[in-house]
Amino acid sequence: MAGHFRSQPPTAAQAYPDRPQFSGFMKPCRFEGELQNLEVTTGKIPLEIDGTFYRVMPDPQLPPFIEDDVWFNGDGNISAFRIRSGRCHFKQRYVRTEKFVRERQAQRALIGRYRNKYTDAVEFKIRSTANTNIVYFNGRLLACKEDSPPYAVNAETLETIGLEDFDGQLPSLTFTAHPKLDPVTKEFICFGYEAKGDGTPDIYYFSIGPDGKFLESVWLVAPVVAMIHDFAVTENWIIFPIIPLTADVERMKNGGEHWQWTPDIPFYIGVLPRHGAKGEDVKWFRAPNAFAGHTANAFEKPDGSIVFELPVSQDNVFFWWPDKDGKAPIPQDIRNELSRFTFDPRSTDLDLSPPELLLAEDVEFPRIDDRYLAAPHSQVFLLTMDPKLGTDFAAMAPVMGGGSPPYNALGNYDHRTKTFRRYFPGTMHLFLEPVFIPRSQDAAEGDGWVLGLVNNYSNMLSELHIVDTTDFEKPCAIVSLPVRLRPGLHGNWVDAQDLALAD
Ligand SMILES: C=Cc1ccc(O)c(OC)c1
Ligand SMILES: [Fe+2]
Repeated sequence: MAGHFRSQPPTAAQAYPDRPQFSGFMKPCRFEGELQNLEVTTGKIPLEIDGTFYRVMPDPQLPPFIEDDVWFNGDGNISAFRIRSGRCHFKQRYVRTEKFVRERQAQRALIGRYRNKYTDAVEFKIRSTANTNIVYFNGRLLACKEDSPPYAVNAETLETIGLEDFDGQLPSLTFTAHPKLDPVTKEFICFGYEAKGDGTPDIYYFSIGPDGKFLESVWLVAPVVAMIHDFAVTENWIIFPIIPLTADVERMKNGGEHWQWTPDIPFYIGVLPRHGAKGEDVKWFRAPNAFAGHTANAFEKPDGSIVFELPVSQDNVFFWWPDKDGKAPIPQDIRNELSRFTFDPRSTDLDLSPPELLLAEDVEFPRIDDRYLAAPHSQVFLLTMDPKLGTDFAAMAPVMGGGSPPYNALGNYDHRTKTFRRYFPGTMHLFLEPVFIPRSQDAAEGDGWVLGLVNNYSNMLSELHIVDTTDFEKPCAIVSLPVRLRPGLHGNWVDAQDLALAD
């Protein structure tokens, strides 16, 4: 029952709280519209690039009534950068979620705390903010938030089509923000966790064929009710890493947080056969407690063992959800390192050693050449933070805001040569999640361009930086926007040949 702690919003605020997550570059953007022919201020956009970069940011359209509302609770606002013939055109539009539509009508926030329906001012059917990832599948964009099914969005106009239930085939209440498209089988591989509602340990794993029909469909049970933000896929296995942030419905009913950092449980890694599995087939391996959110990739070695690659932190990366004693790390102290678990999925010994460290850098948002998903990859593109690169943090501090982790360069690690390259965009610039664009369909792995949004803290505007992977240390083109885009989470490149757009 919603409403135990139903908050009565007072006269709605018309300004955002004076908090880091609503200040400086983190001040909500809230702009919707269209800009043709963005300025190309450095270099030239390669003529071969033809497609659209989609990204989404949490961007609260109205001030929350939860005073210290977390950054992750803002309304999903989608940006689309259409690149063609050396030019870049821009569109931005909010997803019309139930929350967005009802709050716009009421002209005030109605939703309460992040993933806590007991704090809402009204009862919602769907609480999604659609703010975490924007993924293209079968001619539509899916705007994802892991607490709900996705919203379908028109890839050309960014108009919201509606809640996506895959023609009534989706039995789960939730859907991950990190579904994967198998480049070989073209299967869309998905899951939902807390899939029977808040506080339930149920996971639903499924895959969808290119014809839209569900193929795999498995219900399984997690050993703890905790966050499963991303996952990984190999040819024969599905891998579920459980972040040790646990949920407790009683705490939620008392008006508290959905999540609490739990340092005394293992970092569970679930392994389920990818094809024809039953729920009981899942094995929960246990690694030492750690925070591992985003995966780079996974694949099988010839001997059948699984290689699972991802950034791993010893600390709670989501510092705004402390442990039971209220303890949380200082944001600047949090460090993620690119790591690899290698283990035998058929083993009966479920205890895993700490992972192998690959790169002594502080990294996040790993991306591979998506043509190598589930296969042995050698190229990883990611964001890095190294204060020694010369970022002018003193000058940026007054306008930084808080919440979104700062990364000051784009990196490329080559597993084959064990070499690391870096592109540093400038002393007043921070990088957001990159995407990789292959030079052509049959280009070698990692040959092409890496594109990402860069926020410029000297003019408080956003830019798109494009780097050619054959000349990684400098920009191939910089596209400058006349607006400031708030830091967001995820985006994807959709090539024109896959995109059914009217031109
Ligand atoms: C980066 C992770 C992440 C995890 C859960 C979320 O709800 C989210 O919202 C923007 C982001
Ligand atoms: Fe994510």
